[in-house]
Amino acid sequence: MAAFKTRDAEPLVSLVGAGVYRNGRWLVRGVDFSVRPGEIVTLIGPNGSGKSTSAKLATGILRADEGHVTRRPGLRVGYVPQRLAVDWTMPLTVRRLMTLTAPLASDEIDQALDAVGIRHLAGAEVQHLSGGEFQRALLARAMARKPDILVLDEPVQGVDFSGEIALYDLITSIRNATGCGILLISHDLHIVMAETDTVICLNGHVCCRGTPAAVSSSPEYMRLFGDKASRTLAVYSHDHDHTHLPDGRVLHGDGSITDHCHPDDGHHHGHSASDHHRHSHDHHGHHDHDHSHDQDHDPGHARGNVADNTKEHGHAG
Ligand SMILES: Nc1ncnc2c1ncn2[C@@H]1O[C@H](COP(=O)(O)OP(=O)(O)OP(=O)(O)O)[C@@H](O)[C@H]1O
Repeated sequence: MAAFKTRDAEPLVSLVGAGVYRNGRWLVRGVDFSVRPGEIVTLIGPNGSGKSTSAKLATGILRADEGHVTRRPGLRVGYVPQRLAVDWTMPLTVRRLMTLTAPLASDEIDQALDAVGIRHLAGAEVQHLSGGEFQRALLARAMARKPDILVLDEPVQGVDFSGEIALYDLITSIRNATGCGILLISHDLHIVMAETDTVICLNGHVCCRGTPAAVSSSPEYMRLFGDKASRTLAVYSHDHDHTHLPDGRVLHGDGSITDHCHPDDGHHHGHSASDHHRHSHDHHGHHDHDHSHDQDHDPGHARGNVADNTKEHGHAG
């Protein structure tokens, strides 16, 4: 994995005391954070706590009514929104989706789809994609513009658990290969990807911040989410050096893609094409909160690697 000296780098984007005021109320206020090249910053917080609003401040979609937002001059932003305003009754191929908002050369489209492992789906109808394939298509669309910062609003929505891991792996590989900064909105209050450098916990303001470990033990986090829910912030932590893409090829930790695993890859046992190897999931403590999500998670997804940490989720199908 590439090493990133994110701390010394100039921020790509910084929010300082930023607030958004609409219809007589502050949607968020006093939001401070920055994202540096190669840094992964994850926003968590309850529904309506201002995660999307803060991300939109960072991208410039929304302007701050107080405070400041600074972006590096010429900053290229890749944004994967939570929702896409698409007329789903109209046929739309993946290739066409890639050029909906801006033109792209055919080889740029192919390259981007290749990088996320869905080149074979270029001619497929978007409506027919699985949740994970759709998120990959959106990721490809954002990456095709070679952004300095990638802003992902709930990138694992509609994706089952193994798909979540695969997507987080892909996001990490993109960061490793390109060195771009990543601002991620987590769909889950209590699980963040292990590679996260900084967690920002929002509740209309910044409730607490720090490494995943620091946030999970902060009194503010516990106060916000209550005793039961806040025993700890679980972390997707898995040590592996390659991921199997949906089309069967293998994405390596250095960003390269091959048709097969390398002989010295981190596994030497039989596996299905969707396996992810040498994952030593390291979810700390219990994770028995009972909040509901509106994502379509597989209720059985917690079995296996992280069984103890994701049980009792109240995913509302
Ligand atoms: N354009 C707008 N005008 C008025 N209110 C808005 C606007 N956009 C968002 N809000 C409100 O601001 C608050 C924060 O919304 P935001 O989408 O940022 O929250 P979130 O943390 O991303 O929520 P979720 O987890 O549900 O996606 C919510 O109460 C929402 O209803």
